[in-house]
Amino acid sequence: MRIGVLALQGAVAEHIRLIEQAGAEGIAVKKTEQLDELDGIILPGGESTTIGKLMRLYGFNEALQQFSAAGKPIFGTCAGMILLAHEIVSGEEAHLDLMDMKVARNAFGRQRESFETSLPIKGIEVPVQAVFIRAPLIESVGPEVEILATHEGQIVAARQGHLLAASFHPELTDDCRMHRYFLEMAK
Ligand SMILES: NC(=O)CC[C@H](N)C(=O)O
Repeated sequence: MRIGVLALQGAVAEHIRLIEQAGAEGIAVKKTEQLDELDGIILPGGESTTIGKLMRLYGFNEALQQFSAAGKPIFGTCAGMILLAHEIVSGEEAHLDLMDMKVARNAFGRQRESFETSLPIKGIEVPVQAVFIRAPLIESVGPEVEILATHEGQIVAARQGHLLAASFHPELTDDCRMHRYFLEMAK
């Protein structure tokens, strides 16, 4: 199985490492043509405005929308989750507009810019160690979206069919279970 990581900006190498640990081939994706050879793609954390601009510039918006329309799975982590969302609370324009959820950027405030916590996730047996860095939150979800995890009552992971979103950075640990979960979606 071949899983891409959108490599325009952000935590690319870390995701590739965990994809390989989970048993698939990880590929850094810089050109839309590469999407044809993939079984799924991860949109990494970074800065969503920067990644969004580069996505538009290199034609990734349409290409990823087609990728999704073909039923191929997409996993957005942190900034990547913002890119998937239908709506951004600040009123910024949506990017890929694929997942029926409303997200708030930098939602934990300055006091808690980054933190780690043990997080129970639906579909994964033992809680994962979740690293949050200037993380977004999912404020609300549509009827097709399943909530997979909450932290202090706030939604931090969700799934809509072949689309997966997480506020945190599973690639910054040595635990590849979130990646394995995503690989199962790509089978
Ligand atoms: N670690 C991250 O990906 C942070 C996301 C970033 N704060 C944004 O709004 O795009």
